[in-house]
Amino acid sequence: IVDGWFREISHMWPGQAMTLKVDKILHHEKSKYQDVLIFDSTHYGRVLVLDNVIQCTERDEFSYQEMITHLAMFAHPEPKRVLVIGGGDGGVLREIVKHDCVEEATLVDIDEAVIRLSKEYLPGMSVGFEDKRCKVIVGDGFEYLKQHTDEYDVIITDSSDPDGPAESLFQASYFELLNASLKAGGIITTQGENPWLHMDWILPLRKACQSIFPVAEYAWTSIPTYPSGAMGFMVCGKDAGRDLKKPARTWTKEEEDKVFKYYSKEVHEAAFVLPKFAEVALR
Ligand SMILES: NCCCN[C@H]1CC[C@H](N)CC1
Repeated sequence: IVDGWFREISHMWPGQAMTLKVDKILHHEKSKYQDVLIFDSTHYGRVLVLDNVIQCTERDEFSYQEMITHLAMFAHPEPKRVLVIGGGDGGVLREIVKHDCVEEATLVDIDEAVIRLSKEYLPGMSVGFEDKRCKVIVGDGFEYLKQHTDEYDVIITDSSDPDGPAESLFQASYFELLNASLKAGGIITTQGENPWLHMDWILPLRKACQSIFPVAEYAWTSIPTYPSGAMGFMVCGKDAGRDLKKPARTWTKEEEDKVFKYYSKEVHEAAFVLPKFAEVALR
């Protein structure tokens, strides 16, 4: 933090950096896995930073948390058992439990500090941990998947970037495990970086998914505080013949108005419409 500004400088987005004006630093510690910083910004609410990378801000987190969750949840006709790898801030769990059909939501995050600090400083997201259908496990998601095959309708990988503890969640072997953990008709979403910055990551990710899943699509959302203001998602299905670009079920506009600030059935379909430079590269 320099002159009261946090600067998200990283080799993962060379020559550019998002900066947020700091009102108050609330917490800073080195966990077993990463540096954890929480501060109140002047215009984006409270901010969670891991290894100098913005994970979520109170003002715009709903875009990412709703889209990474509901692109999968509405593409599935009736998701009952859901797994989150990562997601230690609780925001994705908060979204999952909005679906009455969910019977059990399990979250596996490697860093207890993120869960602990989210409960202490980010109540708007950690509220997700309070639902009685939720089970939280501190552990390595990669290892967890090996022990749980043919078990989940939806698996959401809400991870940080490949540079750090989430590195293993971007390998083809990880997608093999995801596929094995899905039940028939299962669907996954993963954090898919940004077409403006990371085509060299997204292409191999997409190729790996296409070789493992019969259906592998790429969608994206607008989110101001992520690098270059957007975030992509891989959306893959275990069964052929499922058009994941359209919801398998929909709520009324009134129902959507009550619980969403970003997602809608129209936004669901629009998220898969990519600009030419990305669409051509991902063909
Ligand atoms: N639920 C927290 C979101 C974690 N995903 C982020 C995507 C963008 C990255 N640069 C940092 C992590």
